[in-house]
Formats: sequence, C-alpha cells, structure tokens
Amino acid sequence: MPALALELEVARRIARQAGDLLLQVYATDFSVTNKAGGAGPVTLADERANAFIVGELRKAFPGDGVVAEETEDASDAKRFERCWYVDPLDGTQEFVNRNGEFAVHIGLAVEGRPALGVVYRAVGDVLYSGVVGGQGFVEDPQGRRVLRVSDVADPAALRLVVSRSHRSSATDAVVTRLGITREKESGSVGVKCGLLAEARCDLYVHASDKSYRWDNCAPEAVLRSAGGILTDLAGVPYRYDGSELQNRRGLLACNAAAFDQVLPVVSQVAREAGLLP
Ligand SMILES: Nc1ncnc2c1ncn2[C@@H]1O[C@H](COP(=O)(O)O)[C@@H](OP(=O)(O)O)[C@H]1O
Ligand SMILES: [Mg+2]
Repeated sequence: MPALALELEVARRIARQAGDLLLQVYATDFSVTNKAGGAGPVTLADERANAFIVGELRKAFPGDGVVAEETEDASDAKRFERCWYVDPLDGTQEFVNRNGEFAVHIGLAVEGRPALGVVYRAVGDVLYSGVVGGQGFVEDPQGRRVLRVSDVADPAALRLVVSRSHRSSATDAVVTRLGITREKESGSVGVKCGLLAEARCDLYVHASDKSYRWDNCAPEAVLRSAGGILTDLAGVPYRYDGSELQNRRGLLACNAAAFDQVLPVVSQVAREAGLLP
C-alpha cells in the first residue's frame, strides 16, 4: 500500500462530504458575521463544515492532532507528531460574494512538514489531492489527471494568480518588476495553488500577514506533489509544528523553474512593504 493511502482516502471522502455541506448552505439565504479583530467573515457553512471535518478526523485517526480555523488552537500541533490542518471554507468572502471560488482544505503535517493535502472546490466539483514525495491528482467532471506544475522559467512570461478580494498594493510592484503581463484573480489559497499544480498558472504571491497555516497546509502538499514550491516571502518553508499559526511573512507559491529568479524580487518587495525585516 502506498504511503498515507488510507489517510488520503479518508481525507478525500471527508472533503467531498464537507463540500456538500457548504453547498447546502450556499443554496440558502445565509447570514454573515464578521469575526473579531478584522479576521474576515464567517457563516453557518464555515461552522458546520468545521464541526463535521474535525469530528470525522478525530474518529478516523484518534492518535492525530487536529487544528481547524473555526476552533483555532495550536496545542494539538505541539503535542502530536501528526497533525491535520483544516480550513473548512477557504475563500469565505467569495462564498459570500457567490462566485464559486472557495474550497475545503484538509492537510496533514508530519513532524511539522506538510505530507498530504486535499483541496475540494465544491462549485465545479474539482478535487485536488496529493502526497508529498508521491503524486498529485485533479479530479473533475472531465476525469482524473496527474498534477504537474509548468516549466515556464522566464519571469516576464509567468502567469500570475492573486487574491480576488485581498489583493495588496505590493502585488503591483511584483508585476512591474518581473514584467508580468498575464494576471488572473481567484479566491481561496487552495484554488490558486491548484491552478499552479495543474500548470494553468505559474506564480502566486500573497503579500500580507493575514493568512494562517490552515490556509496553506493542504495547498502546499498538493503543490509539492506536483513539483511546485510554497514558502514565505523570504523563501523559507513554513513549519506546521504549532510554534505559530499566523503566516506573518506572506506566501510565495511558484513552479520550480522560475522560483530562484522570482524569489529575490518578491523578497525585496516584501521588505519594502514591511513584511520582512
Ligand atoms: N485582509 C486580508 N488580507 C489578506 N488576506 C486575508 C485578509 N483577510 C483574510 N485573509 C486570508 O486569506 C485567505 C484566503 O483569501 P483569498 O480567498 O483572498 O485568497 C482567507 O481565508 P478564509 O477565507 O478561509 O478566511 C484568510 O485567511
Ligand atoms: Mg482560509
């Protein structure tokens, strides 16, 4: 049996079921609450999917830790060698805006490193999954395909994907300095990393300190299974060991071919924006 095969099967099943829960709420006239401290919107869908996923993971893997966005608590990540990171609804703003660009994230970190990820975009029925060191797949109504990032190396030829609702002005500097001419907007960190893993985009920059490990654990595993890279804006991989949950140094996701050329430019922009010392 390949490594983490059972975990992958269970996570895929849970992500699809959680996606169905999201769609049930999506079909209603749901209300929106704003979280304290400007942490963004939350809906019944976030809460229901969070409770469902956490319950199912604890039942299936009682020896693992679980850290989830709506029950934010890093203590499991510190106590367990294996810890699941759950974002029940990544892209809540897009859920509220009803444009379909949101996803369920279920990632597993082992010894603080992402090992497995599932990202499920319920609208469109697109499921990305991957095991780091193994393979990644996308499954949608057109079928199942192996994930592989692009090999575009020329910075000016990179297809950039950025947040639809949280685009920062630092992104403009990245676009200008790299000479990028092709840019796409999408909600959800997972959906954006999925686009990179499918080679439909090449670069994703999140120039803020407002994302958290549940935003990037599953997306990083999917992207790495496809040969891509996800780090902070200084090029340092995040640790998923409970030492911190906030991604204070932003996110850089890229194909492997362009990473070395992109990194110094992105890091410089991040320093100027005060995200890096
Ligand atoms: N003002 C802000 N600026 C940047 N990122 C933000 C933000 N508010 C929330 N985020 C984070 O960015 C994540 C994905 O955003 P985007 O869809 O724009 O890529 C959000 O996940 P949630 O939607 O799960 O809260 C949230 O963690
Ligand atoms: Mg999120």
